[in-house]
Amino acid sequence: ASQHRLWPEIENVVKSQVNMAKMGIGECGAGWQLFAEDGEMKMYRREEEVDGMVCDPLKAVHVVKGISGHEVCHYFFNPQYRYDWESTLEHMTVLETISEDTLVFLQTHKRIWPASQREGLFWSHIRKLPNEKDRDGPDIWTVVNNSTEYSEHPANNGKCVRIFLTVCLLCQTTVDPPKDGTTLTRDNLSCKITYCSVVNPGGWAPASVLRAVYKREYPKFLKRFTAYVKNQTKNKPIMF
Ligand SMILES: CCCCCc1ccc(-c2ccc(S(=O)(=O)CCO)cc2)cc1/C=C\c1ccccn1
Repeated sequence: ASQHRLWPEIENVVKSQVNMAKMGIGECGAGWQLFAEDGEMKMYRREEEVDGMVCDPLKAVHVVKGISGHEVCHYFFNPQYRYDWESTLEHMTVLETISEDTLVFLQTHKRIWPASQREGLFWSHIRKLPNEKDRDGPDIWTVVNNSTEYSEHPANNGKCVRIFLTVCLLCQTTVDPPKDGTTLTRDNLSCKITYCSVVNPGGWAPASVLRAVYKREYPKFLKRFTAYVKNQTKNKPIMF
């Protein structure tokens, strides 16, 4: 994959997105407002407009017990699970398999009244990163999704408005070994999930509609996805 035309962009975007995701909310600059909270999950957004369109950056942090970062990224990256957890997905195809860790997706999301239907075309890359804080600790895992152009699928030539997105899912696993030295179980496992996204809706949509969609859909999305991973992994050996 290192010779693919997208490789330089993938390298750059992954590095910058991972660095941003690692920063705490306080270090990410001013203006972040907590807009949703549910147990361990906290969701922040910053109100930003580009050419009059809402492009609010979003950052969610969540801690989920009983799953590993590799498992979270595995179920997020692999297309065969997506219809199970992505409730707003209408259609998804893999346009290109650049390598086993890099795919190009074309997906349409269900229309949300009164806006027109949206579609996204993006590369998706999964990567394991060394744990800088604790060399012997579990690795960090990440999936980065970033919009890209495809000559065979020009934007806005059909009924759907093409959105532009950058998404980073960064997962840090914590193992709390059992005191009595018995074998590790999922009870000794937890995963800190950071989900960052910037979505440009493409065509104009009322700011009030967009912010209402995000406020309703993002908490649902992260809760549904993490519950799905817990359910899929509960009776399986841990994937580190
Ligand atoms: C008027 C509505 C405009 C917004 C439509 C929209 C844009 C983007 C996206 C979206 C959300 C998550 C990703 S991902 O994390 O990369 C995973 C792969 O699917 C990619 C795209 C969705 C949706 C539509 C609804 C919506 C909005 C948030 C959360 C969930 N659904």
